[in-house]
Amino acid sequence: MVLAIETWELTKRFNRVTVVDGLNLAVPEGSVFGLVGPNGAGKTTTIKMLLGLLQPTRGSAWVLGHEAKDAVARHRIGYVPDTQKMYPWFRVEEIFFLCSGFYQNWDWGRVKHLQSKFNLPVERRIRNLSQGTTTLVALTIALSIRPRLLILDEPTTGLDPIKRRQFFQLVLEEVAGEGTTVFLSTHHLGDLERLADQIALLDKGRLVFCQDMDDLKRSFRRIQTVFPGGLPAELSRLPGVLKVERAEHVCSLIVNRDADRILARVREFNPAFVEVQDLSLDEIFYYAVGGEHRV
Ligand SMILES: Nc1ncnc2c1ncn2[C@@H]1O[C@H](COP(=O)(O)OP(=O)(O)OP(=O)(O)O)[C@@H](O)[C@H]1O
Repeated sequence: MVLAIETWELTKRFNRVTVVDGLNLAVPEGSVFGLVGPNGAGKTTTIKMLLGLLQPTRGSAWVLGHEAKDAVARHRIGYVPDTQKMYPWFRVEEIFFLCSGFYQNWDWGRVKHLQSKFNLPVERRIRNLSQGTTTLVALTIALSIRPRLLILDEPTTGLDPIKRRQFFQLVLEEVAGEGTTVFLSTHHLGDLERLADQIALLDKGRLVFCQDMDDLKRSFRRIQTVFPGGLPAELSRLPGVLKVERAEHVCSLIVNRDADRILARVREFNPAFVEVQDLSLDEIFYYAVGGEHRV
């Protein structure tokens, strides 16, 4: 398997505070990889190290076969940050012209296609654009270099739902048509659920899990039960039970592995009712980050 991104014990400290802590990631080429985590988890810091914009305190990152600190791979990486920094007095078409000089693979055909698709006002100045339109200008630039790797850091901030859908549709077309690898950090987990092949969850700089989306959704389950005499204490202590929630007479076991084994054990206690439910990515995120606090 060819990897677009590989990190070994990637670590960053700011003023003795560790914000990314021994991160090991392997992102297959041509995949859509989602990086999620609470505010301040270290996602942007990780992305900046992948781009060579920050040097790791320890460990290393390899991107498209080169160490991230080498500039070699950068002309094949499209990057859309969460906040756009463009010369505000430039017109959109001037920004495109400026960027075209920096990249060997700049594709004017692609620029034209995207500017009409997004309805970009090419003669307007950046300072007069809405936040969403500025983001679309950044995406147009990122795709017009024909990237092998597209790194998107919370890219849809400020986009309305239609533009957001268009944005991700385009990203998917990009992956399907060009084999581009997409590394996406977002708080919109519903979008990620539809798009990502793999998900990594960071919390306080540490990797909580890194899994295929399908495996992840198979391992996290809610087992709803009703026991007339209350939940047998043993069940809440089974390995794999992350959390127990109670609502009236219904007791839910949130499990993060071995759902079938736990379900079989539940049945041995003859519940009046038992049902297994899938969890959304939003719920998985919630329980994985806060799940250590059992109720
Ligand atoms: N240059 C810096 N100097 C000192 N601390 C920093 C610096 N950059 C980031 N941090 C700190 O590192 C931690 C991780 O920040 P980071 O921006 O990587 O988080 P994030 O997961 O992207 O958060 P969010 O979801 O809110 O964007 C935060 O506590 C932040 O304050």
